[in-house]
Amino acid sequence: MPTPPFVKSIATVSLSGTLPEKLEAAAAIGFDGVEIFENDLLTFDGSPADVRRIADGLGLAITLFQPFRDFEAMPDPIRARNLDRAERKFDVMEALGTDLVLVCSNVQPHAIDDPARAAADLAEMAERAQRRGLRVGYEALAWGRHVNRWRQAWDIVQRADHPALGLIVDSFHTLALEDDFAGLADLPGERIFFVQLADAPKLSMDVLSWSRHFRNFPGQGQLPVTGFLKAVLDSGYRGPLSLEVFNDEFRAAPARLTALDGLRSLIHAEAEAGYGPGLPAAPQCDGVEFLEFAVDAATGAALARLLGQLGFRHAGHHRSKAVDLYRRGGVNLVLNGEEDSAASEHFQMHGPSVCAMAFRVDNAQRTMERASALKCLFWRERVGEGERRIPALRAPDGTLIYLVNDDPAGRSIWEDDFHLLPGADDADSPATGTLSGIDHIAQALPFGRMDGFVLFYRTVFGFLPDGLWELPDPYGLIRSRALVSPDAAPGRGVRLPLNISESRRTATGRFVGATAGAGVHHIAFASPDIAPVVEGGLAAGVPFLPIPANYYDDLAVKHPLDDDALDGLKRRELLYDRDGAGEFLHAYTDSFDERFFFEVVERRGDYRQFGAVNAPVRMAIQAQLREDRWPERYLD
Ligand SMILES: O=C(O)c1ccc(O)c(O)c1
Ligand SMILES: [Mg+2]
Repeated sequence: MPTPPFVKSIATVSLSGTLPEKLEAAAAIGFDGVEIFENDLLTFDGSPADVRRIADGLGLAITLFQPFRDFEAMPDPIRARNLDRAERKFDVMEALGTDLVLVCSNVQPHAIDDPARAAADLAEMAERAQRRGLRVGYEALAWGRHVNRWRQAWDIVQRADHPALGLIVDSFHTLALEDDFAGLADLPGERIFFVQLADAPKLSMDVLSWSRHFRNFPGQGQLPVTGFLKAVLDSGYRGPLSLEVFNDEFRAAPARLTALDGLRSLIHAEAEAGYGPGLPAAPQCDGVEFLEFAVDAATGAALARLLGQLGFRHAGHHRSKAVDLYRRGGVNLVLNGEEDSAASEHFQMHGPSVCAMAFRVDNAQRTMERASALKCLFWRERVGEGERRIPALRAPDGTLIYLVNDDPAGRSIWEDDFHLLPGADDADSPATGTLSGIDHIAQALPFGRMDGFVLFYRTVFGFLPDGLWELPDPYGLIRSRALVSPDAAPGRGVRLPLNISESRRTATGRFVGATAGAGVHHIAFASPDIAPVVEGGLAAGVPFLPIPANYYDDLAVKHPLDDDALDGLKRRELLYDRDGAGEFLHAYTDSFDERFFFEVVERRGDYRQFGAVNAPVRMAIQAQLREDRWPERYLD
């Protein structure tokens, strides 16, 4: 049901920095309000009234003050003390200018297991709050001593039967216990005083540690937050939606980056739940139309040479810029050496590297509108007369993503903008093999940025995250997670494996260091028949990685391959994987200028993965080649 947008709020605990920095970041990104987490106030060198003034100046509401701990159902001398403690916090709330306090369920071992006592205590607190124009919300912590599910908290709220006492629900506590959330829809919405949202990856550990360190924003984890939110909103609740995320990486990340991810997540969650103003539909992504490399004259010539060895033809010059098109089969690669452009800026920052990707989408305009509603940044390149303006947005690392309307009948972007060279399209034959398209584009991300990239591709493009892989590099661990367009098939769709590493010495860590940030570190071409493609490449001098004999000995044991098949793999330096649905054959090149490298892959049957089992072999060989190469690089 379309509704006005909900008030969007974030708990200060979700952001890094001092309290003023947190408030400033939340406001700058566009949140309407913040939950003040008590610790942030206790460590702030100013009064609650100062906080109020800062928030006012930034146009932020203070939606809630929290948490008030271990209050209800305590034995006697403590009960009275707790009510005094509540009065002191009411003073703070008045100065902060917020009318709602969150009481989380008691975790103390000596709390009394009696819902009637809990209800009586909360009713007394609510009565005192009401005298001061304030309200109390009660939240079940998943690790509460006696109350850990929302139904128990709701039962207590009902027993207390006080208008200034309501329920607070938090998706994490409910979903972490795999508790029923559908029943939330049957509550009277006005009795829910506040809604907190958080997602999390599925991990097997105690729920308290899980909650305090690994929560993330809706859409970044694996919990059914959308279903939870829909149930809550179906109750008629119309108060704020607030993100409450305890996460070690968020505590260290720049607050504005985290806040932007948070707001994007909340806008998307609201729309996915079927509320708020809604979002234009996500695009259907048919594939990658082109990849663009930022180069200068020397690296451009070297890259063109390597592409030639890989069977690419020089297929066109740009009409007005120092930009060239290289093509093989269904793969278009653009080398951009134009000065004073987005590409040259990228080259200055990152060296020779992929500066843009172009996705074929069913509707570029609608996709741009969706991206805009999700707070993406855009880019407008200079265009010459008669040239086409291709809409472009910026990925979180600044890489451009062009959106090309998938219009087989229409005039192609290449005809509009390029002088195409004759005969460039028909070089491939069955004997040479061909490339059908770009199978996947792997990116290396700075540590701590995985969740932000997952959210970007998931919300803007509707890509689906695969499971998490942990890959051992000789110098540390790499974590990898792929985002895949929903209808990807061999030669079609978009696949984006994302890699991070804590170590600076792994392939991923070195890449992030060498290129000053995130970026594409390998590009895989799909081929319907990899054997002739690799043979042609080897004959032309492509530096395919030499695969150790031990690898093939092990392969013979793991998979039912006959001698011929095994020999065919060995001769062509091919790696191999199979799962229930199909097979995967692939070969990697050594890296170009110590930066990115290419891969050729053949998918047989319905194989959906990326040969992750072979990635450690690749990383070990690349590490070894680097060792072997250093004298020639430095002692010439
Ligand atoms: O981890 C906690 O203690 C804590 C405190 C307040 C909350 O709202 C919550 O969800 C967790
Ligand atoms: Mg909470």
